[in-house]
Amino acid sequence: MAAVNPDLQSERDGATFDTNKLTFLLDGGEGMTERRREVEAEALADPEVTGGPHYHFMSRPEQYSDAVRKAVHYMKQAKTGKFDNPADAHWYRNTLWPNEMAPIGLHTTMFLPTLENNSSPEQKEKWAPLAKDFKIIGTYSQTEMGHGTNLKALETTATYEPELEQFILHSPTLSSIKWWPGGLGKTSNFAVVMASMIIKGKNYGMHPFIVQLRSLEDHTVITGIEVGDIGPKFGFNTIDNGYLKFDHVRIPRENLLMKNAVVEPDGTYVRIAKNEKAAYSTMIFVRAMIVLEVATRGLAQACTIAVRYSCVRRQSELVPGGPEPKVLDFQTQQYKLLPVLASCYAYWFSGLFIRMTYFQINYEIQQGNIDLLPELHAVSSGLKAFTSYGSMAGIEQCRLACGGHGFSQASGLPKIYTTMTAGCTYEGENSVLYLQMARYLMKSFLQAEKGETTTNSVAYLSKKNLDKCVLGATLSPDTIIAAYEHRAARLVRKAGLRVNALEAAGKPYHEAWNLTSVQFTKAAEAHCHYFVVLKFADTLEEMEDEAEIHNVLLQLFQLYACYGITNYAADFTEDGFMSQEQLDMVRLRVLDLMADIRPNAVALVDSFDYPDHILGSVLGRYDGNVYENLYKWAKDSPLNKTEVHDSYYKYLQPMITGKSNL
Ligand SMILES: CCCCCCCC/C=C\CCCC(=O)SCCNC(=O)CCNC(=O)[C@H](O)C(C)(C)COP(=O)(O)OP(=O)(O)OC[C@H]1O[C@@H](n2cnc3c(N)ncnc32)[C@H](O)[C@@H]1OP(=O)(O)O
Ligand SMILES: Cc1cc2nc3c(=O)[nH]c(=O)nc-3n(C[C@H](O)[C@H](O)[C@H](O)COP(=O)(O)OP(=O)(O)OC[C@H]3O[C@@H](n4cnc5c(N)ncnc54)[C@H](O)[C@@H]3O)c2cc1C
Repeated sequence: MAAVNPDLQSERDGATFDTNKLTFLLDGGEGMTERRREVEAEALADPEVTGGPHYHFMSRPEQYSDAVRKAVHYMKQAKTGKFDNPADAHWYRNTLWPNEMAPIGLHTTMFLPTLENNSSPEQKEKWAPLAKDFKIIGTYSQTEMGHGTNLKALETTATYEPELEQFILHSPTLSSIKWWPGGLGKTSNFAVVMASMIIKGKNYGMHPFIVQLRSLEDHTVITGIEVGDIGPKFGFNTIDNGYLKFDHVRIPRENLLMKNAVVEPDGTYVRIAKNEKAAYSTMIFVRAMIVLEVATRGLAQACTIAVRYSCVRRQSELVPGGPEPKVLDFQTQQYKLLPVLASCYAYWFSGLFIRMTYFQINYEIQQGNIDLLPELHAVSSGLKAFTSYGSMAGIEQCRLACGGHGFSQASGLPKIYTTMTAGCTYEGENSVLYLQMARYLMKSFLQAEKGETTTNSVAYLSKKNLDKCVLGATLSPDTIIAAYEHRAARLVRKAGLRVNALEAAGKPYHEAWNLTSVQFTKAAEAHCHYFVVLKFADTLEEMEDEAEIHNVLLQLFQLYACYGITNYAADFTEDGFMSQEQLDMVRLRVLDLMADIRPNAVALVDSFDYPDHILGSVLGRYDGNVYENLYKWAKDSPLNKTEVHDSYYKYLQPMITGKSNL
């Protein structure tokens, strides 16, 4: 292994805490870190994982094909039973496809979970083992060309024919063609298809059906089905997001996944689920997972790259006539990166929280207790939107902080960005999800107005909030939380009162709602901001006797909170809650906190513990040997394979010399 760049080594030597211990906290315990490292080490030692062609030097068809090669490798490994622990499988996949979507990604994240959570016991027994053993490969096919958000408007029909006990799947219009599902175009041979179920002329709405798309013998497409890839995208180019069109395709009645609703042979429809949105359950699962697994991890990688690079990049002068400093020593560079790093930690703790909460509440739901479903839906929707947007903006900030080299694929940042930014759209477009949370906030506001107690994430709405901010220079977590509570409560209340006022002025509710929806998305964002601050504070409170780590996390918490206040200053001050003096103090504390955190910046990103292979970045290498490896990267570029490129003979030579050697 090459010697570590002394500029990076000096950062590590100067850290005030043990990075390993912080890694344990982030992973959820020392045992989890050890196991993750074992799985990653095994994967990294395998040439099928780390070998293969260079990602950035392949065409899109080559990228897809290589991703399928890796998928086969993964499936062979999985079939041995070595990934029976889902976390192991997850770590292995992250190492195999760093910041790429696997062609079988939807199989594991949505197809299998939908089979498991939406099937009757008999169906589960039939289909889940086939999917787990990769005897069938599936995707989740819901979105259509004309509708992704408005699920009630999906046009694909599943019409029941009692005589043959079959459903007939059909795509009646151009806009009804399924569009976007991952792995649909070329990889999957099965899909869970969401279609409007019609029995005796009555539309029962969206239901899940398991449908075979391709032959299990030779992968040819089943008669009546047209399926293909939708073409190159902004990112996600290793996965074949696809289109799917049905022409009166017949499937047996038993292919309706019947946990939540049953269709009897004679066509009698029996709803079983207590909540009519039961068919939306897989979306809640994925939204809850996106917070940590997509938004936070993407941002953590970008921070790792930009912070390390900012300590090996030297430029300009700090002291007149002095040596060129590390660019991270410029205050403006710290302002670009350290608040982003603080937000990454904040998202991380919210991500751990919502992941745990999802499993707890989902367990209750499976037992028939759906009381907490609205809370889970609202919080998972809001956090997905809040963190994916924050992460997208943060990754771009990291790229900008790397100057010119940030623009090169060698930095790894464009790939991280394009993969992550899709998370602002898929699984519910962010504004749409904020508005789902806003519905919950509106209901909670009305409850609070009636004097009822609101609970869980919205408990603060029925509490008496402080009229005056008590935030002082010590920045105690309680005073920070109170400030964020006040802001969220005020914005929710203001939006809620406006809906009421518009209604009182004669507007119908839907119009009053639309006229207030910008205010409400801001209120939902403020609510999420408060919630993320709260979860960060809870983590600090629950931490056990690691004083050095507590100190640095407290600084990050304070930076995250103060930076948020300065960015949304009007929200905190316009009603006289926070004074100008307090705001000025907060602004200065941001600068002080950056200076406090600066010596630990590299240790804080090292604690994310990303192997170089996953980062995929010349700038963010652990050893900091950036320049020699940038030079090597350029030399490996396919355009440099020959001294004179073919295009010279084809185009330039005839123009320059008037003759052609072709
Ligand atoms: C290990 C994991 C790693 C994770 C990484 C994964 C990476 C994967 C990469 C890509 C995958 C991408 C997959 C997809 O994108 S799949 C498609 C996803 N599509 C969507 O998300 C669609 C978004 N639209 C909706 O969800 C809905 O249409 C809607 C916007 C919520 C509105 O629905 P609808 O019109 O039916 O609703 P109504 O207005 O009639 O009613 C709203 C009431 O229903 C409640 N509601 C809504 N959704 C849910 C739900 N999921 N669960 C429970 N309740 C729900 C809502 O609260 C309203 O209730 P109220 O009481 O207020 O009336
Ligand atoms: C990379 C990627 C992978 C995907 N994978 C899958 C998959 O595997 N399976 C699958 O089924 N789908 C998949 N999708 C589809 C995805 O779920 C949808 O694109 C997403 O839910 C957004 O829906 P839409 O495209 O209809 O956006 P639209 O709803 O058309 O959004 C366009 C604009 O309209 C606004 N808008 C729409 N409705 C409202 C409203 N009610 N109120 C206010 N504003 C509104 C939105 O905020 C947005 O600004 C994928 C998409 C992408 C980009």
